[in-house]
Amino acid sequence: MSRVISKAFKTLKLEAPSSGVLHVSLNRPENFNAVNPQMWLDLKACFEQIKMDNDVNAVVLSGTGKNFCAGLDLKEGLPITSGLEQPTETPRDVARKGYYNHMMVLELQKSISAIEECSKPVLCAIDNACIGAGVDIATSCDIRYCTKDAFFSIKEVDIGMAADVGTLQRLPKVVGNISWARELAFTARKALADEALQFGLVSRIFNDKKELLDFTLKMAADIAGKSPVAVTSTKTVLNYSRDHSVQDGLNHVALWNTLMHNTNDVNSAITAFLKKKSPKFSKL
Ligand SMILES: CC/C=C\C=C\CC(=O)SCCNC(=O)CCNC(=O)[C@H](O)C(C)(C)COP(=O)(O)OP(=O)(O)OC[C@H]1O[C@@H](n2cnc3c(N)ncnc32)[C@H](O)[C@@H]1OP(=O)(O)O
Repeated sequence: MSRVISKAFKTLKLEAPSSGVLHVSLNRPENFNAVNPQMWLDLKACFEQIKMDNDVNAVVLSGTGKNFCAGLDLKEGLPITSGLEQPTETPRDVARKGYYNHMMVLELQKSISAIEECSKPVLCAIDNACIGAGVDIATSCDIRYCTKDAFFSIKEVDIGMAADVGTLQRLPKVVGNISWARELAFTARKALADEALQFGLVSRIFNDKKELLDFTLKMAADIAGKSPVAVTSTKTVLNYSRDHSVQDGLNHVALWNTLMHNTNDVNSAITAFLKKKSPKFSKL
């Protein structure tokens, strides 16, 4: 299926539906794809591997079963990531306990940020519940589509905490409407699909999951057929520009393209255009 992604993940299902496309599904349907400790680890490893896999040019991320993601697994409790277990010797003071809690949250943030930092576009297909950590995951993706029965809830305040692995940082930038983003974050109320579309959290709504996945996979295939140099460069430049001034962004793309303009893909694309043919690009 792919050059780099060789191992199976316990909580993720991987499929290669068409050339250059990898379909990653959160795969704990019996638990509504709640994020348990294993899924935190799997998400990070999977998206770090995709970044290095030149068989993959675009990724679709969805959930198996009836919901996209019910958030943190409330039965398995707060995640303990490998190597970050609290030492058990006693007595341990507040600073020592706090140190490990701090490190744990930073580790969990990496699992979500791996999606954003994966250099291939990630298209998120959301159906039904997208709650808590599900919103963290969705907002770290490049494109979001959903079914008409989808709903979004930044549920963390209802379990007594501030969301801390990405939603509060990314959602306001995704939607632009800071007042709406803060309203959702303070109230944990459900935003239904129409409202998510209205405020720009998703860019399209579909009648059912089949329509959603058919369209998302087609869009991913379209992206995967383009120059991988152009597509990964575009994601890199968009991500950088989101977090910097216009001038810094312009300087960054000028420097980036000093190297990337040397690609054969520009010649291939222009030659194909002039010959009225479809361009063919080699792998990244
Ligand atoms: C450092 C920390 C990093 C990240 C932190 C993230 C925080 C969060 O993610 S906060 C959000 C946590 N999630 C929730 O609050 C969602 C809770 N679930 C629901 O609201 C609902 O269950 C539902 C997903 C909307 C589905 O509703 P419904 O179809 O009516 O099913 P239920 O009868 O409510 O549930 C069936 C069954 O599933 C269990 N379950 C649901 N969600 C979770 C979950 N997140 N974790 C574990 N288990 C879950 C629920 O308890 C039921 O189990 P039974 O054993 O059958 O009672």
